[in-house]
Amino acid sequence: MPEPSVRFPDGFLWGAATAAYQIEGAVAEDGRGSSIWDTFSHTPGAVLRGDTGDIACDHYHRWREDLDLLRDLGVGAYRFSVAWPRVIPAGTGPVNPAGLDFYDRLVDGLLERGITPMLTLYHWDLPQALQDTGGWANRDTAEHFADYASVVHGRLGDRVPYWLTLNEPYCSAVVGHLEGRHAPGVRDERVAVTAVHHLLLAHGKAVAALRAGGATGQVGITCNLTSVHPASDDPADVAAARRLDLHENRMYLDPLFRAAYPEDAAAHYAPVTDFGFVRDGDLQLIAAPLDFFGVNYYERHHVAADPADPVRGWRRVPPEHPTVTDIGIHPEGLAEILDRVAKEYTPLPLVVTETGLALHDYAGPDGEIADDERIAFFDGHIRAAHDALTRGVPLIGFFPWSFMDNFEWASGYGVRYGIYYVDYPTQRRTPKRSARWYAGVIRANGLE
Ligand SMILES: OC[C@@H]1[C@@H](O)[C@H](O)[C@@H](O)c2nc(CNc3ccccc3)cn21
Repeated sequence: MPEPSVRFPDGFLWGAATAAYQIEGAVAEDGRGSSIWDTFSHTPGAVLRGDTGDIACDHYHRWREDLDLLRDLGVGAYRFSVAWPRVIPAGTGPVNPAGLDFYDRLVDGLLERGITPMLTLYHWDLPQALQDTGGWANRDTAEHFADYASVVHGRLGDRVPYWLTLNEPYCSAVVGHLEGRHAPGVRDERVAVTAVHHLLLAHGKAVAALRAGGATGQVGITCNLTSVHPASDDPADVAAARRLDLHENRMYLDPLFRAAYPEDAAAHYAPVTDFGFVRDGDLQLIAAPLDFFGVNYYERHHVAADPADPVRGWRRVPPEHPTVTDIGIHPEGLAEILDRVAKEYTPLPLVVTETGLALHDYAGPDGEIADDERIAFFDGHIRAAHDALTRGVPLIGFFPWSFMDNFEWASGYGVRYGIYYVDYPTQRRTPKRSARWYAGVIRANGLE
């Protein structure tokens, strides 16, 4: 095999990623409790076409077959999430043994196939019973999350080397509590900023709980970060871009790695909150030392001042060539945010825990799903990741989103991110052209 022109270090972690509510189905099986996404997806008008995760990819029953597909891909690692309501159905209180048993079998199945587990404790599926007592607006939820983390670690900590506390606190807090496009469908900026803090506090408490539980594995968190650029050098556009960077990036990076909210946060959010929800010691807990940091990258924004709200608002300039999810494709943005995190925030090892492209995939007359756009997307983003690596960024892994087509939140099954195609009526999995291409990247440990 010729040496690849873009070669990654030996031991680089090539993975694939999913999340519980998006693939498992079996939402009422073996003692699983309800989550806010069960409630939200069953709310008329909340999800495209009324799609739900009730069945999804039926992974709960097909996990052995799916692990075989991961083995066929040749991935070194698999990023999955544990459904909190499957393990502790009411979010706090009694543990559901059958829920833990499922993940126990899954982890053993990965290890038997030589695949390293990377476990996300929370990928948005908060137990509904906790939402009923305020959810992330209630500080108690942070404590319940730490208790849940201890339970999962107690069962799987001896075999899972990589632990991510949260997937994208921004999405849980802002998309779920300000924009209302995600569960629990709240539209209240004060609640959203409070949720930001309680999610970060939950992360900090969970890190402490994992350490107290003797965690020998690597503990981290995943944030979705965006590259943000002013649409022009007009001071109003530059200021708007800085506000969006605060809102999407620095509200998470600063607490996590500097133990403080950004200096411009108080003024920006002053109309809705005085940050009275922050208590002594919270920020030190949130900034607990980690072992690695996960970066999800999808978007590069060009930002202009919003004439309707020039003081606090911003306007995202639409991309010239929008994808089916109306975002642009900017692999250089991945290198930019990796450089930024490494240079401005932390020397920790970094993992690209998600990046991917939504398409309306279909099989051609020959039966092949020729997702060449997705191949080009990953080629560009892997090259960008390698650029960052050659500049000294301690990148240790890359996980395409997603292993298989799945329930894409408010878009339901309307778009596809997988490198495996899922025919939902039959649940048949078919490797797309990108799966075969990615298997080659893994074998070569790089790109031609
Ligand atoms: O939307 C694609 C994936 C999604 O399937 C994953 O579960 C989630 O971790 C994920 N995060 C982003 C990036 N951030 C985002 C921003 C606004 C709405 C939804 C996602 C994309 N994705």
